Amino acid sequence: MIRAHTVAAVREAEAPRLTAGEPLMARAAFALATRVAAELRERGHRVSGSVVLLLVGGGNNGGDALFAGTHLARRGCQVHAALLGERPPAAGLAAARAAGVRVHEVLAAPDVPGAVVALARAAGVWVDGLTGIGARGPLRAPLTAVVGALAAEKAASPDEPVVVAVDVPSGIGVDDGALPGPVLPADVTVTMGTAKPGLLLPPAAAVAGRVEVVDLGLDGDLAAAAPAVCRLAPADVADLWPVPGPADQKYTRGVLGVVAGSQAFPGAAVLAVAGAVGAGLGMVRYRGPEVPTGLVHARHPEVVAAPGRVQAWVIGSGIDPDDAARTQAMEESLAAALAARLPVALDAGGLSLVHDDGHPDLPATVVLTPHAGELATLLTARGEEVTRADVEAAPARHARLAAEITGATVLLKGAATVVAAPDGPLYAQADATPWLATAGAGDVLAGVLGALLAGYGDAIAADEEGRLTALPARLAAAAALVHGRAARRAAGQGPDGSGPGAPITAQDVAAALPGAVGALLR
Ligand SMILES: NC(=O)C1=CN([C@@H]2O[C@H](COP(=O)(O)OP(=O)(O)OC[C@H]3O[C@@H](n4cnc5c(N)ncnc54)[C@H](O)[C@@H]3O)[C@@H](O)[C@H]2O)[C@@H](O)CC1
Ligand SMILES: Nc1ncnc2c1ncn2[C@@H]1O[C@H](COP(=O)(O)OP(=O)(O)O)[C@@H](O)[C@H]1O
Ligand SMILES: [K+]
Repeated sequence: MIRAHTVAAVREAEAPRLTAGEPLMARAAFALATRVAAELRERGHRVSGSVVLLLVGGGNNGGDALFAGTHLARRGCQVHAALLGERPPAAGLAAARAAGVRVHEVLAAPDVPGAVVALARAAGVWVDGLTGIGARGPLRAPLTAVVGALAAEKAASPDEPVVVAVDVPSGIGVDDGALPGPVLPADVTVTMGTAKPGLLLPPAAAVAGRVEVVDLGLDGDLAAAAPAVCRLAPADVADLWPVPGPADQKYTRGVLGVVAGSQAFPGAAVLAVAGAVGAGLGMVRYRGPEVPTGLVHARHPEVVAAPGRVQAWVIGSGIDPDDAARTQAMEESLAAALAARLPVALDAGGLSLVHDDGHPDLPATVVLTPHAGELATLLTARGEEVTRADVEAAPARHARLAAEITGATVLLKGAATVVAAPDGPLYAQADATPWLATAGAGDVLAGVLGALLAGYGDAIAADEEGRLTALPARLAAAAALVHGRAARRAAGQGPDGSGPGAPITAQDVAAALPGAVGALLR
């Protein structure tokens, strides 16, 4: 699992070590130089003779860059430093000069962005040391124009140069993942001590590239500070996955009640069920009208259409809230779930059940699964005027707000999926592929989540002391990981999303689920 800590937590962890004179910057800079050298080698370049440009701001982030440049110069790189802060870090500058780094006072140039771009065009690596955790708000002039010009250069030739961000890509919202102004998208971010929330949260996570965490020896101090954002890795999901044992039978593995699909949208029923059975569980009980029931049975003859005991529910995929009969079925199932303390995935039309305060204080065992547009509608219905664009600009903040207002856990779908509970860390999963942006993919996710919730349903229902309140958020993040990985598999991409892939349907994603789960457990 990757854990990200806020700027305040990092500062608190660093403070006693800096007072004690621990050479944190030296460690950071050495690791940064090592990473730059590795990037050069991985791209088939010799380290010696390569041209590296350091973009140096006025704080310690620029200091990291300068000391790393010192190491690289000693290893034979031709290192240039563009000084872009009013007061460049003195110790780093002296060390860099002594090691033969060529220093450019570009702020004195008549055309600052032009002067930096001229240096950048000659370099194979750009090291972004403009701002780190000391940044406040969007980048200010002249950095705005410099970064804008460099970003345009990089966009024109994405393979060369390699952009390595120091700690964070300068200009992102370090704690909230916002993109308040221009940034230079990185290929790799070398982050110090621990990941930062903005490296995991959308939209900023998309400009961080691969994130490499440098061990500064802060782990012990940070272990006491709760992470602000987590990202599950496949091994974490394998640990959580309900793997049946010899003593299991279908009822102990978990039975999922599915109230999805309608005469108007019968396909959603098939897809939600396909997600659940593909993820693996004891049994699905389907509750719906004739047309979707027939379709579900045609695809999944094992599904039981009779009422009976369940351990979790999926409610709402493919249901129009104006369909009175289906809305009544949704209400009845939600009420039954709440009375029995069973977990619920509330999807699509099911979200309308919480548009008013008919259920004023949901438990965190109810997981809402909106996309950005649905979350905007939900929040607006609950008195917070927001648009889809507002949600997309700050997904984590809006997911958390919805969790606080409703009491539920909120899984917000998108290119990266964010999960927020009223308390506890956020989760940010980026395991999917843009090929997954296709109709019905969300119904499959609801089914996957339902299967996981059913596996833990009895434990959650029996949890009187509230020891498992953090579990639904973790299970939701796990569902997003498996769903995303199944999509990559279906699209013919590598587990890390490598390769161009190919078009997929929601059914393809469901069909790839057993293989994706199996690969995790291996
Ligand atoms: N504190 C430590 O001991 C360590 C810090 N390290 C590095 O130090 C960094 C933090 O250093 P600092 O606290 O000096 O802060 P930064 O270097 O992140 O930023 C401060 C500088 O950026 C300028 N600045 C702030 N907001 C700006 C904006 N919106 N537009 C333009 N300029 C802006 C400030 O005027 C100042 O010159 C970390 O990100 C990391 O890279 C590492 O060396 C590890 C150890
Ligand atoms: N650009 C993207 N990259 C990766 N995954 C995406 C992207 N866009 C959407 N997704 C994922 O695709 C799924 C779409 O679900 P949803 O919007 O509910 O569609 P539907 O309602 O048609 O089922 C979600 O899991 C979402 O996270
Ligand atoms: K930076």
